[in-house]
Amino acid sequence: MAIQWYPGHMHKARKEIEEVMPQVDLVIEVLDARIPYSSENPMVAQLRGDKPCIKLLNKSDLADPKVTEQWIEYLEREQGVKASAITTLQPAMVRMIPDLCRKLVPHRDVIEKDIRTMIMGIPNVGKSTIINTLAGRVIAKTGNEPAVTKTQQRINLRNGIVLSDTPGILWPKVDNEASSYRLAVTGAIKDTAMEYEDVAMFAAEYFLKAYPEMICERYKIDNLPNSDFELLEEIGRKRGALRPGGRIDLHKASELLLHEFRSGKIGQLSLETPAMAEIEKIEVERIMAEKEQARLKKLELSKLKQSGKRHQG
Ligand SMILES: Nc1nc2c(ncn2[C@@H]2O[C@H](COP(=O)(O)OP(=O)(O)OP(=O)(O)O)[C@@H](O)[C@H]2O)c(=O)[nH]1
Repeated sequence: MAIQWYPGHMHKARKEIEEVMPQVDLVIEVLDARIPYSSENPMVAQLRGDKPCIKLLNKSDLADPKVTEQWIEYLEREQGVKASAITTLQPAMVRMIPDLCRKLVPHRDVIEKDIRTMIMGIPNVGKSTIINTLAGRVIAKTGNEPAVTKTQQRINLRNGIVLSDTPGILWPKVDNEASSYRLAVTGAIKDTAMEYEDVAMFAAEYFLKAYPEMICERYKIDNLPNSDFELLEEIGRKRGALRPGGRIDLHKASELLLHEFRSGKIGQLSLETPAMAEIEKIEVERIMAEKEQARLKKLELSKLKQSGKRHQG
């Protein structure tokens, strides 16, 4: 069952993290390597202060390796964190995480105290799978549906690392429409939250632009379609997703594209680059500033009205 994030949930999650943060030496934020910007929660940067942080770009088996490299370089440069690409399909990669932690918090190692870490991330990025792999046993439930990690227990990994028992689930990005779409394309936002065909169109448009050859190869298309709609039609035709009367079943074609992307059948594709994120961040800031201006104006107007009434009275 997916969590619906309401302001109340966000406030509660924030408070819980604020409470445990003083007992944490190191923060691990798990991101989806295909969408490192859209799957990150800006609150992590606010709450961790100057505590060391590792950003794990998980599911790197599904992401474009070249773009993942760009992201690692960008995150380390811009955010002063340690960034690392992993995939839980290779447990040996996950078992390197304690070594990374020890490098970032050497003083705890010297005084032979456990390094206290908190693993955080939005739903479905792979937190539970990472925790279970580190612990060597099933502690957290995993699943394809977002939000199955309800609570984490305090977990002693017996290799000098202790995981905090705070629920590490954070809400997905809410301030950027493109991010919402990308989250839906990866499956981090439940399918029913948005129009399925719209989500597939968004993916189709990006794939046509960023990965035309891979798309044409997968769906055996000779001439590159001109639009997202045409691509979905072509996929429907090639895969026999037809309605009675021979019309293309767009819903089925959408399902095909999204499922095959999520399972890596099309190949290793990323949905955003650092350059795209930079542009979108500026746009988000502009919109936020506009909203703040409008709010202040409204406040001023209502104050003027109030004082007018008082004068009349
Ligand atoms: N391809 C691939 N799939 C992964 C990887 N890591 C996790 N998954 C899959 O992603 C899905 C979600 O993983 P979870 O570990 O349940 O994610 P979570 O972050 O704990 O999710 P919530 O409980 O919703 O917060 C599962 O189907 C996992 O098998 C990975 O590195 N590569």
